[in-house]
Amino acid sequence: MNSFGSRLRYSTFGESHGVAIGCLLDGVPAGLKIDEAFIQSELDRRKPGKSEFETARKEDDKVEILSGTFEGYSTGTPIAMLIYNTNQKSKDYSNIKDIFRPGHADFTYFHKYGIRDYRGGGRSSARETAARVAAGAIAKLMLNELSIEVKSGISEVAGIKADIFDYESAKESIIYALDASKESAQKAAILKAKNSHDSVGGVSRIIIKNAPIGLGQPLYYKLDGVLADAMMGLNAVKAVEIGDGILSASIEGSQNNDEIRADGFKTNHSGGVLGGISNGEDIILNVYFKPTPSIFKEQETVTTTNKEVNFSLKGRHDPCVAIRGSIVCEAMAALVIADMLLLNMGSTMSGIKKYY
Ligand SMILES: Cc1cc2nc3c(=O)[nH]c(=O)nc-3n(C[C@H](O)[C@H](O)[C@H](O)COP(=O)(O)O)c2cc1C
Ligand SMILES: C=C(O[C@@H]1CC(C(=O)O)=C[C@@H](OP(=O)(O)O)[C@H]1O)C(=O)O
Repeated sequence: MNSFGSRLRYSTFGESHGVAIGCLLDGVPAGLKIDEAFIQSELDRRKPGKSEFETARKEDDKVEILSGTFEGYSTGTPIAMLIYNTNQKSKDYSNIKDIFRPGHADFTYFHKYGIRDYRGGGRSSARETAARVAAGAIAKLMLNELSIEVKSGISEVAGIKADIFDYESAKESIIYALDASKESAQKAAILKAKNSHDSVGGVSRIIIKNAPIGLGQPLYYKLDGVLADAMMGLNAVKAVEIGDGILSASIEGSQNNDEIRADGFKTNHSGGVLGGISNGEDIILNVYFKPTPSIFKEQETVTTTNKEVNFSLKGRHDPCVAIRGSIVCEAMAALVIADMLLLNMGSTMSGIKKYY
């Protein structure tokens, strides 16, 4: 019934200071219970303006489902969702009308398209990620029925790493380190950067629990490759690790291999993926976000006519994009896993459940 067969596909539309943003999610199997309160709660986790660790722009991010559901269930047809922008302040950006912010997409977007949409980041603003979270929430509803969980937390801020990482203790926290002294140091690093008109980077750790063995193809649609692509496609993501990732390049095979016993793997250095295919262990990713490019310190740049200028930015910006970015990573992971389930296992919920 959907346009793509047994695949989950989505696209988004809208700009940061346009009327609205939204998504079209195609390929959701018929018969999935659509819990609108859950979808809204996911948007609420990501929405801006909730704390001093986030941009001051306040958006309610109330989501409206326009199509693809009937009497609380998916119909198998495309699901369109809409989120109105309500807190645009485009005039705040008039001082960057003719210049490019270092680190943002302004320079490349202008040189590629010849258009300077200076109202915030325009289409390049991570405002768009609200729509991804809406789509990801529906993917999570699919995964919930199969007891597959996707969770995330912030494992590192400004180079300060959490010693112990625990998702359960993370629920009430903004910085999800279990180690309280690290959490306060991480928060302090964000506020210090913010107060000195700067920004910091961070690392989000994503865990996918209870995925079956067999998701992903051995070569050209490798689960790790597809997950990495989904994460790298997000604003400000500069690196992705699967399992031990970068560390594995500097240790020995005997340290890196996950030995196998009759009851499963002894360790999980591989992060749940072997040969492009899920191995039944937790799938673990570290996603590295750069520091927010829009900072309020004076910087050097050029105008659209290539004149050198110094400028100081105004506006409302996240001091550490990893904090809210982490929720978007969860959504992307859920979309990838749901797509892989459909690709590998069928296009109806009852069909997929036969594999369990
Ligand atoms: C959740 C989230 C929030 C973000 N908030 C801001 C922000 O407030 N200001 C900003 O300049 N960049 C922000 N970014 C990052 C920019 O959108 C991103 O750096 C920019 O589009 C350039 O893309 P690139 O960093 O991938 O090259 C945010 C990113 C994410 C994921
Ligand atoms: C509005 C959101 O985040 C925005 C992400 C963003 C950017 O450049 O990525 C820049 C800021 O907004 P603007 O586009 O108005 O400059 C953030 O406030 C949101 O997440 O909903």
